[in-house]
Amino acid sequence: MAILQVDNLHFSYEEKEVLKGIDFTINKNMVLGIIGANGSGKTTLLKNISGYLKPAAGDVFILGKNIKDFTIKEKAKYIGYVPQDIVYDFEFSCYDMVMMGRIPYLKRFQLERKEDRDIVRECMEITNTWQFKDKSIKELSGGERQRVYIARALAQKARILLMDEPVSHLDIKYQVEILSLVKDLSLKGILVIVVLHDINLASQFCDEIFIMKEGKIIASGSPGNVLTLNNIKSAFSIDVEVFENPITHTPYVIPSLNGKEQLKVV
Ligand SMILES: Nc1ncnc2c1ncn2[C@@H]1O[C@H](COP(=O)(O)OP(=O)(O)OP(=O)(O)O)[C@@H](O)[C@H]1O
Repeated sequence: MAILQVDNLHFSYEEKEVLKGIDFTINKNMVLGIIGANGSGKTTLLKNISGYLKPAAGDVFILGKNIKDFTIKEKAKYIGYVPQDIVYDFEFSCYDMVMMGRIPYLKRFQLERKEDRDIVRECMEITNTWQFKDKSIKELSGGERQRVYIARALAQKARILLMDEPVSHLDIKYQVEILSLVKDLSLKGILVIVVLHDINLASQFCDEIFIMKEGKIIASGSPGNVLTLNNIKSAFSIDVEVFENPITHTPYVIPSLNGKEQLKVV
């Protein structure tokens, strides 16, 4: 049975159609990267998969069950969502924020159990956020906060993890640490779908990549098959050079100057 199946998905914000017939099936755990130009529909696709937005047409199935038929608690056990950076206007401690990931596992009014505290601690340790446990989420930098959101999603122990630009605020060390963690999670039985702006990080860490353009998936497959001159030009309207990353042997993409003179700073 497919882990995730998306059939003919369409979505519009009022008049504007943003997803124009998305179809794919994922049968194995992996890190799937979604790349594409600003406004191509990446976040909207994640929000439709998570059930947060309701498609105008089409369906999303998780392990054979239509997302429409999940209760909110059930959905949270199957899908963890790491949003783009949000600054909440309330004073939750980071510990409480991560503990929220355990709510789907607690009965109404039930206090957290030792098992929940252990999971929260473990998830905060692996994201290197235990040091912030007593701090308010508002006091953290964008990158630190992002790691707390990742810890919360991990505490949910979800089958599918959706991440919307999870490393865009992180410095290079944490980018690599978080994406390595993500890779590790996929090997331990989680399907991770991650929107990335950095094509080279996507190439380095993702098993497969979707390229989106104007609400459609225009290319899908391994980084080597997808990150071609033509696909990148089509999606981003830019000429690039594609080399081989000497460590991962996946494509390494740099913008081509295309005959343009470099700006001279004097
Ligand atoms: N709440 C909204 N109401 C109306 N239009 C929206 C809303 N959210 C997004 N859009 C529009 O839908 C289109 C797709 O947006 P989306 O955020 O899915 O793109 P994206 O590929 O994730 O972009 P980015 O790379 O800039 O984050 C854009 O044109 C955007 O302006």
